[in-house]
Amino acid sequence: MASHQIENGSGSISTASSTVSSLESEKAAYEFLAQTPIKSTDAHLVEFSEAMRTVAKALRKVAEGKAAAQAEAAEWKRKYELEMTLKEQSKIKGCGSYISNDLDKLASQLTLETSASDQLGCCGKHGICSHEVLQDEVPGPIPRPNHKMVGRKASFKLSWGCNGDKNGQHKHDFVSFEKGDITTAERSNKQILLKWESPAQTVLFITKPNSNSVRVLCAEMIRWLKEHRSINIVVEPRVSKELLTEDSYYNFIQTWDNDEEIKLLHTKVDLIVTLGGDGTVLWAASLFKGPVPPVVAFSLGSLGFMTPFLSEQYRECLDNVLKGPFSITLRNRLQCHVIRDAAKDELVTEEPILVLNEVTIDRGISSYLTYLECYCDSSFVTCVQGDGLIISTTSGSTAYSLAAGGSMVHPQVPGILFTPICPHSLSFRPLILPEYVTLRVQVPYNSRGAAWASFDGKDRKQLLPGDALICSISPWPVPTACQVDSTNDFLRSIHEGLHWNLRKSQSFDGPRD
Ligand SMILES: NC(=O)c1ccc[n+]([C@@H]2O[C@H](COP(=O)([O-])OP(=O)(O)OC[C@H]3O[C@@H](n4cnc5c(N)ncnc54)[C@H](O)[C@@H]3O)[C@@H](O)[C@H]2O)c1
Ligand SMILES: Nc1ncnc2c1ncn2[C@@H]1O[C@H](COP(=O)(O)OP(=O)(O)OP(=O)(O)O)[C@@H](O)[C@H]1O
Repeated sequence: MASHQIENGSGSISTASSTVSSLESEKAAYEFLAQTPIKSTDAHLVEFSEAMRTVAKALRKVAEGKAAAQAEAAEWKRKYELEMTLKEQSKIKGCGSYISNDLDKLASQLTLETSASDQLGCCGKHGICSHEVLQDEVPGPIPRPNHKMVGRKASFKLSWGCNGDKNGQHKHDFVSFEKGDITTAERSNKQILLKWESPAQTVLFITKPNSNSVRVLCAEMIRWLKEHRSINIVVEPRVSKELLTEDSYYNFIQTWDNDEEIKLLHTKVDLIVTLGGDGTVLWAASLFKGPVPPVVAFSLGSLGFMTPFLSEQYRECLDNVLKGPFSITLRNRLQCHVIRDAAKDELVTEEPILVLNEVTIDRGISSYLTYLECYCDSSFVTCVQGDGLIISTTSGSTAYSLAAGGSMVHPQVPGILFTPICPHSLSFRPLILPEYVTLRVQVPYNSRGAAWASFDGKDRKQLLPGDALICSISPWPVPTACQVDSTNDFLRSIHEGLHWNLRKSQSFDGPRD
């Protein structure tokens, strides 16, 4: 039933009043029948009274249905409010609810220092807008939970190149309000630069499995980094085994044994190098449920939207990145919670999942249409009836969402894409919503089948009628190193990867006006 009518402000009044009026109409129909004695010979009256009874029954059904929808909507509203309260509480704590106690402890060992330029004014002496600098509170090695992993992490500074205004003070608010006139301030150059404040010491390699060329290149790059830059190397357990089987030279590499150590990786690793395609970047991001170190992605796949670096030029590229400063793209991720109807009395049910591309809710193997009710904050968006829905980041806009007819969006645009998959409707166009909203996709109780959610194309989870998925932008983006800058890299990948708007040029030898 359309529970949105109840959550939708004025809709709730109309739904409630129409339930009352259905009941009154039913009563009136029965009263009319009681007051009108009918003889068996009055054929037309018999027929009319039958029709009245049918109408009364139908009205009763409508009233019951609406009452059920009201109850269902009230229950969802309660769950949603619980979820929002929890989200607020996590915000106050300063990190997402998924950050484990270990990470909380770790966070308390780190301090967010205000940069020198912040003390001078936002832009600093050189017209560079500096932001937070993450540094160890006490110099020296941080305690090592495991001897296999290295300790200290390099600190760095992010800066936004900007022109500054007359006072040397850059306004972050785009909209200003002077003498009652609303104006938008000059946009700064939003390209973000990462500058090391202490040398990067530890590099994590994430590599595509089952590829000989990747294995060979990985071994070569590790050797080069160790011998030329004295870098500590961390690899996945699979890669560690492969390298050690190949040559005992690689004894210095480090790895992890369990998930607890993965949770602490971000405190040790200065840089992530990926060797593979976009899937390898997605895999690398999925290992980090909180902050992600900068990613340098080398292209060893076929498409490579998020892998701008050529593997043949790895020496030059790694030299530049380790020296810094270098441009990065801050890629937003979506934080997705599945809320089970069966666990409605609990606040947190399942661990949230972070996606870099998208979460897809589809019909899986069911041959029924997916029926999904969608809300944006507390407003009803629409009911999706079709193969499914893609909720995508702007980085994911060139992946599945594009195939389903969504727009391609520059990864630095702050938005969430809402793209239906094969909607059974002539007028269902994809939407782009602002990045600050929370989306809720609910499988209603009267849905004919279950739906399936998948996260960056992996980890399928069944959503039964009554279950819901809640998505919002995660506070932990994935910083990826750019080859040139965000815009140049994005345009190059849509030209080279998708042959966007490739068309033969018109000739000049035709007829002229
Ligand atoms: N019909 C479709 O286009 C379709 C269907 C299912 C999944 N996918 C995409 O595949 C992704 C998973 O990627 P995978 O490599 O693990 O699986 P995969 O090996 O099946 O590759 C999917 C393809 O999507 C490309 N891709 C992935 N992320 C991209 C991005 N952000 N921009 C442009 N292209 C991108 C990859 O390069 C690859 O060519 C999912 O997140 C989803 O976006 C697309
Ligand atoms: N380190 C990893 N561990 C496990 N699986 C991985 C890892 N890296 C990548 N994968 C998986 O391997 C698959 C292929 O990876 P990837 O997309 O990077 O290569 P590709 O298919 O050759 O590239 P392209 O899609 O551009 O042709 C993906 O499904 C990805 O999730």
